[in-house]
Amino acid sequence: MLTTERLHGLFVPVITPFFSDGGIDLESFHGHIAHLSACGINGIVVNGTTGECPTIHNEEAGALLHAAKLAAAPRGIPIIAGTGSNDTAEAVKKTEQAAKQGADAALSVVPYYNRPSQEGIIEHFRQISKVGLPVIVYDIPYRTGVGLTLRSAQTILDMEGVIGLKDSSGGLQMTSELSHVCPKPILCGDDANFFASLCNGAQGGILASANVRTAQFVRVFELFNEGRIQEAKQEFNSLLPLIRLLFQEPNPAPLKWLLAGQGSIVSDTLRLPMTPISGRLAEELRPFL
Ligand SMILES: O=C(O)C1=N[C@H](C(=O)O)C[C@H](O)C1
Repeated sequence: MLTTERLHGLFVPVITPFFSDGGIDLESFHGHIAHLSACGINGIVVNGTTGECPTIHNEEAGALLHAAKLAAAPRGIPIIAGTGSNDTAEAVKKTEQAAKQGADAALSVVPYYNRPSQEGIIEHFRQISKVGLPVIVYDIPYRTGVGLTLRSAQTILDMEGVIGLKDSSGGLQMTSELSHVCPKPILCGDDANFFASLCNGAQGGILASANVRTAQFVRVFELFNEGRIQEAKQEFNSLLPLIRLLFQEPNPAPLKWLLAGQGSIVSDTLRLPMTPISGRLAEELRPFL
């Protein structure tokens, strides 16, 4: 199981490859995770936003978790399962299933769409944290419609079963303030803010962009960790143009286009309502193949 001590460094929320008919391509998935694991990453998130969790069914989530565990096992890379829902009972059930299926931790998002109160969000995470699988809280208000206040984040981080927080709040304040007052790790979830987040106390990142150029993202973290700040900044700056393009159209379509183009996955198929990238973005991304 993942602990607060091991929750640092670079974590990759993996894409879920599909065949052109929409079925899951487990062979490409296995190969992609084996490649990521060899790049020195600290963990994998299966069935996160980047893994297109809204269109992945429960049985498929189990198969993906199993395949990820097999692919990452030779290097002992922990597997974190996305278990978010805007129905607390469903989020608890998904977390219980992930625990049974051997996940090392769960990444659970602030309930989306129904816009609960802060008390409701706190209670949501209290229930999930009781399952017994270490929980990473995921704050991403631009997707969920409601975000955590600093005070709620602190209350949730104080819960015994919660091991850290992924901050995609869009700024640096949450990471900066929480990392001063809370001993548990805060991880960056805003790819373009990765370097700035490290400077503000983040212990690492869960970054969709690191599905490509993985070793370079690992290097940014390692350089920073060794105190070679200027070199880390330079390395990160060289990734920024690509990061910007990857979020120019909805994630993970640009990532899948690149991975299919370089032969890492068979097809760049997405499940609706996600759609392939535009021809214009493809032209901008082509030099990065
Ligand atoms: O899947 C994830 O986890 C991430 N998703 C975010 C998003 O798609 O908005 C981006 C972040 O890199 C990680």
